[in-house]
Amino acid sequence: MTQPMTLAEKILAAKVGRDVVRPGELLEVPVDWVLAHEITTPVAIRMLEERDMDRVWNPERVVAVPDHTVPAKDIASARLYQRLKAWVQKHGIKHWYDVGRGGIAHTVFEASGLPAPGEVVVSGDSHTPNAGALGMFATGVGSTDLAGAIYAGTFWLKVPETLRIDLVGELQPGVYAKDIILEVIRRIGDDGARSMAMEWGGPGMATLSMEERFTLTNMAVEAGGMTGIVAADDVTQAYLREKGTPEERWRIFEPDPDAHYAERIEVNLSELEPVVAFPNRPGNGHPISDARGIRIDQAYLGSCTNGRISDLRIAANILRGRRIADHVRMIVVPATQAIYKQALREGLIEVFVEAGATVSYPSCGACLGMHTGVLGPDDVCISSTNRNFTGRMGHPSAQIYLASPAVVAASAVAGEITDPREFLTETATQLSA
Ligand SMILES: CC(C)[C@H](C(=O)O)[C@@H](O)C(=O)O
Ligand code: SF4
Repeated sequence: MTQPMTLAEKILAAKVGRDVVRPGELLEVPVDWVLAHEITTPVAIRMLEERDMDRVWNPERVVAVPDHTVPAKDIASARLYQRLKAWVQKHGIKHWYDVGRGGIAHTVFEASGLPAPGEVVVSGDSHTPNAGALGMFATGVGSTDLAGAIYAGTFWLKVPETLRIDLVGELQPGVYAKDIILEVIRRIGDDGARSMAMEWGGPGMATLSMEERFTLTNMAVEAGGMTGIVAADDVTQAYLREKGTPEERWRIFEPDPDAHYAERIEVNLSELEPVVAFPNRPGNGHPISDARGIRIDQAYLGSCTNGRISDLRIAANILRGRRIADHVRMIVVPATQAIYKQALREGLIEVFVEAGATVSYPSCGACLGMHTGVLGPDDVCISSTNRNFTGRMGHPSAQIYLASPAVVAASAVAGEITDPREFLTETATQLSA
């Protein structure tokens, strides 16, 4: 009999060929994927070059997606892009998603058909846990560990403790996955899951789509977590089939019922209300009623947290036939080119444009204040992104409120932070679609 393990422990044990691993143990873990973008990967590449170690352990297992400032916004970003691309060409990196064919690395990766349950992915990006929703171990690493993973196909990891989050009930119309994660971070605090795996489950999980689950695991780092993870179930398997992930690669693990958790919390989805994270911490969540009437200058819809097709649909259902308030600028950034194309086919882009929004090209956009909607002094922004730290999206005096795409769209129309449930009329069923 092996000892009971959490989901993260099971995946890691299988990866290192052991029966059991325990929190706190240091392991050299083989990776299945390295996800590379143009900000941190060039740093790792330079480290390897300087040591005469410029090799890639497996060019078929690197997914390279320039995303933060593409198309280049200045000469410095053009150089970063060039360095990534030159490396991709030199080493014959197989999965290269160039500008116009990619988008945000995490979102491209999740839908690429490449990752499978039971696998391990690392990237020099803190939102790598996004892919954990597929039942894999996904974590962000620093440039040195990234260099090591590129060179050797392994990285050193301290097995994390696990925080278990049980979902019960079902989301009510106008309430979304973003509200769940903002509520969890509000409850446990901005470092409430420090260095832990956040394992999501419970009977409510079956009611959430894959896109909703990615929103949950995406923001693990906003609670200090090392990763977020969801056991692969029927919803996951249907998604993997749709994306064409070869079934022989799936390794589906479940946490043991008597696994040891550092902490366990429950969220009742049926009782959840829209949550808004006030400046300047993702954990500064408030019920939307507290935010009512806060006048906004910008409404931003995009990012690896909430720039998916379902997010665009939710926003478009609110904006259809309406105009955004005169004093507001709304910026919509589909997370990937595939999402952009789908949104075009569905007529969503037309809805945004008719409503008076600007639709921008797939990229990280204004999420980290580098381009496509940088905030000026004292600007107030309602945003579907994941971080509202001082200066995150531009000027340090700008105020960022984090919320669901529905809140972003409803607020853009009203000109102030607004409960999307006020827009729930005859389109109630569409809103929750
Ligand atoms: C630039 C990158 C390293 C950074 C991260 O690691 O998360 C960015 O994506 C962010 O969201 O702040
Ligand atoms: S969209 Fe934002 S959070 Fe996601 S990777 Fe890009 S900058 Fe980071």
